[in-house]
Amino acid sequence: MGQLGDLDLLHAATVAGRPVRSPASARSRPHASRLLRGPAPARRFGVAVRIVPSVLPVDFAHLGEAVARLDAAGADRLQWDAMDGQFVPNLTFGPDVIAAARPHAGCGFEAHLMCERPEELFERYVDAGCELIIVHPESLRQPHAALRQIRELGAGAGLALSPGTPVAFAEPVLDLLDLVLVMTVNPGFGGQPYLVSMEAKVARTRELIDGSGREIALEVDGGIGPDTIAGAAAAGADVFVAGTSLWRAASLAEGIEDLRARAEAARTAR
Ligand SMILES: O=C(CO)[C@H](O)[C@H](O)COP(=O)(O)O
Repeated sequence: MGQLGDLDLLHAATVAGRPVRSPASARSRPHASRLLRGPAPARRFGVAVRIVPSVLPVDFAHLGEAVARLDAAGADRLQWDAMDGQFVPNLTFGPDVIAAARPHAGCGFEAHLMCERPEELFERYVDAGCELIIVHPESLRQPHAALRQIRELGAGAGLALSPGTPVAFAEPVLDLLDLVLVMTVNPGFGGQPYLVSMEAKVARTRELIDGSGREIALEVDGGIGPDTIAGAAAAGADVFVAGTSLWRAASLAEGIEDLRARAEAARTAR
């Protein structure tokens, strides 16, 4: 089932020229060894297309069953939207909830932290089973230190750009990033309409990443579905978070495969 794939790279790689983690420290976090498993997928355009269901729309009364279904349906990894009711006006998953769900899925987990003072929570989300931690620059007092902290915990580091946040926020920390997330809705709630105006920003982020010479994944999140994924893929995204739309598909597996096919086709054309 789904592998973290792209993020395998960071564990073979370095942070600014030095190893980010030893295999021993990976073993001390059993979930983190998922990053090391399996071959890297074929890459036609740098980072392979990844479909990452958001856990946000599932029935929380049956969380374990829901994440198992998403995993079995072909999710490349799952996204946990961690909201604290402060950074965004909604309240969702703490690390204990994610840890309880962890044994129910074999694919990777990413945490999208929409929280104030997220630095205090990184270790708890990594220990809960999240191999990738995504943070918003507005929430960080010292972005370099925070991103380094994530990588020293053995996780991948991602930076999320809200619709009003300029791409320039990613530039000074590119050497510490495994992923840039361009939000295609304002963070806080699922089921919002896709902001097509963000495609120009995705394209600018793609240029920035390509110019860096580093293999950094470019993720989009918010309103991604059959009608919108091609535009995001054509603009340069390679990782697609989908929540609401997947639960409208004939089946989760068909929904994931349909999104993957549409993204692949749009990338081939670009
Ligand atoms: O980050 C999020 C909200 O802050 C969600 O992941 C995102 O909105 C996905 O939801 P949907 O696919 O239902 O639009």
